[in-house]
Amino acid sequence: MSNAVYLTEQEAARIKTTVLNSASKRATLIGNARTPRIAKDAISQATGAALMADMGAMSMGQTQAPDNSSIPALAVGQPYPPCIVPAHELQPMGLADLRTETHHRGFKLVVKRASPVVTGVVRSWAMVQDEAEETERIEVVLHTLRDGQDVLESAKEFVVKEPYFTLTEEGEPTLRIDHPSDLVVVPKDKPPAVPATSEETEKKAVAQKTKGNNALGKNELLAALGHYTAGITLASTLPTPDLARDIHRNRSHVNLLLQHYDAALSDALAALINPFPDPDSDTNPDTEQNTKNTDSRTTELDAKSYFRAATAAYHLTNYPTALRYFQHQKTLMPTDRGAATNIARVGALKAMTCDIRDERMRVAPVGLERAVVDRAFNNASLVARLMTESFGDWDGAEGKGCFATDDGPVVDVFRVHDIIARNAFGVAGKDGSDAGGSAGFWPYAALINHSCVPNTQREFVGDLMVIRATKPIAKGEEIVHSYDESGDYAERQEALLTMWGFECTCVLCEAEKGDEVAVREKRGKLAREADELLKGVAAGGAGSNKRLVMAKAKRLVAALEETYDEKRYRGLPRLASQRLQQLLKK
Ligand SMILES: C[S@@+](CC[C@H](N)C(=O)[O-])C[C@H]1O[C@@H](n2cnc3c(N)ncnc32)[C@H](O)[C@@H]1O
Repeated sequence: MSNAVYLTEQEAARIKTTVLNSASKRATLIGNARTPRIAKDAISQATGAALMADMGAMSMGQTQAPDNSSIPALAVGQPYPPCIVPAHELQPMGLADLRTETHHRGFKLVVKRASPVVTGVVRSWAMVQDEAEETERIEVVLHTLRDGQDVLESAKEFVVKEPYFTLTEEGEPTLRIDHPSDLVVVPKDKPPAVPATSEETEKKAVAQKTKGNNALGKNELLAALGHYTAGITLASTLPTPDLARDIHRNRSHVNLLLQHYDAALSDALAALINPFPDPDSDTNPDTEQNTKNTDSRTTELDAKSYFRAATAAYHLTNYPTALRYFQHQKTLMPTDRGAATNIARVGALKAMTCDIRDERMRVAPVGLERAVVDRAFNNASLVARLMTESFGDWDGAEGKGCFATDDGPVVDVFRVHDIIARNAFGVAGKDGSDAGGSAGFWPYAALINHSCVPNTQREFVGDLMVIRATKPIAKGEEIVHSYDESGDYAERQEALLTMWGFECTCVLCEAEKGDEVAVREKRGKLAREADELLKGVAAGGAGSNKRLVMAKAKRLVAALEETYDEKRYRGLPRLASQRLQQLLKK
């Protein structure tokens, strides 16, 4: 993972002090009564702050952190589990009953937004009121967007499940939402009433389909989704299934665009006119029996549905099913190559985090955390796999095996944070360069441990990580790759400990541990010189005089070679000179 954000020691110390002081202050306030707010003042404070935030965003021309100089800071490491009780089983409470620094387990608040929303890079907040017109601040941390819209802005009314009432880092009382499933949005629209006659129903369903198509044309995805859903509700009551299938096919496309892959898959399958047998069954789908009796229009429509089903399955990392659906599409339309699947682009947003557990500062790929939480929250089938198959330090508390309630999927964001912290990789180029600071999470590759003497290396093709063997691997031998390729022993150990939480004890590290301090220092100095040279070559600057560069590389390799004890390093790689050796081979 790239870690290329630099803070001065004073800045880091200031963030750490604020985070730790704020945590200990909160601990002293547990159970204290809430101080009521004056509604008018609270609302005008939020209105002013929203105006300032909008003006700030406008003057920067964006709403995200523009560069590393304004990297946001986040406190992490005080995990608590999401609510796993459906809203209808929770007891109602009022804002007046809130206690400070308390999770109100077993209770819910029903609130209406009473102010504009103040949107920031990693949090947004607003004032809300309950039925008794009590006013309080509500803050959504990090996972502020739902379907691309700020969740607090997307509606007027919300249910806060098991409210957590705490203080902001600045010491202001607030309701705090970390887990998206703890904030239920009360929908504005009611399902359409089904008219008495089929003719009328069909007319209304067609009208919804047309409205959906128009909204889609204007890229208003949520509006399109709403119209198609209303259309399907109506069309599914008709005696013939054709119209409902058409709208399912269209809604599948919208769901793909919204990254609602579970829904896109079930829509695509519901749209099939001649469904093949289940892809996981033993029946051969590509038999004559399955392809006969289809006119060309039907074949074309089903090919489209299979393409959509395959794309959704691909994004759900269900690769064998995706392959079968792509094959069905090809059987139906042999000449249609379809469109390439979209390459997932993950936000490169990073935040400086201070982890209260070990008091360490780290740069966290919070854009990736957001994307993973979003994908799981929108695709229930992914949650259990994500939570049970990936390793993270916080593995949840009571109820950690609950991944959905009647209100929808439950995603524990603290578990996701820790999973990403231990399993994310930067998308690096072949020369080790950081490709725009983006990071990704590959669930299968995440099962592979580190070794400084690896038998594979990572490569990237679009959004695919390819693990390529670099030497013969015997059956039963562990597949390993290198998380950090730094040639400097101390630097590598520091990176492995900070980013992945372990001390490497592989054969190479054991050999390097045996080096005298002076030798390590000398090698470290030479390795830094090598890094500078390679950076210059990558940037094209130093490359202008190839003969000089090569001569310097040769000299450095020879000097580095002298720092390795031949006997102890027999058969082991010389990491500090490895990349220079590659340069010399070119
Ligand atoms: C990407 S995961 C690797 C798979 C993980 N071991 C699992 O069981 O899912 C990274 C984590 O595995 C552990 N790990 C990986 N390589 C290791 C090594 N060489 N020595 C000790 N722990 C290692 C560390 O806890 C690290 O944070």
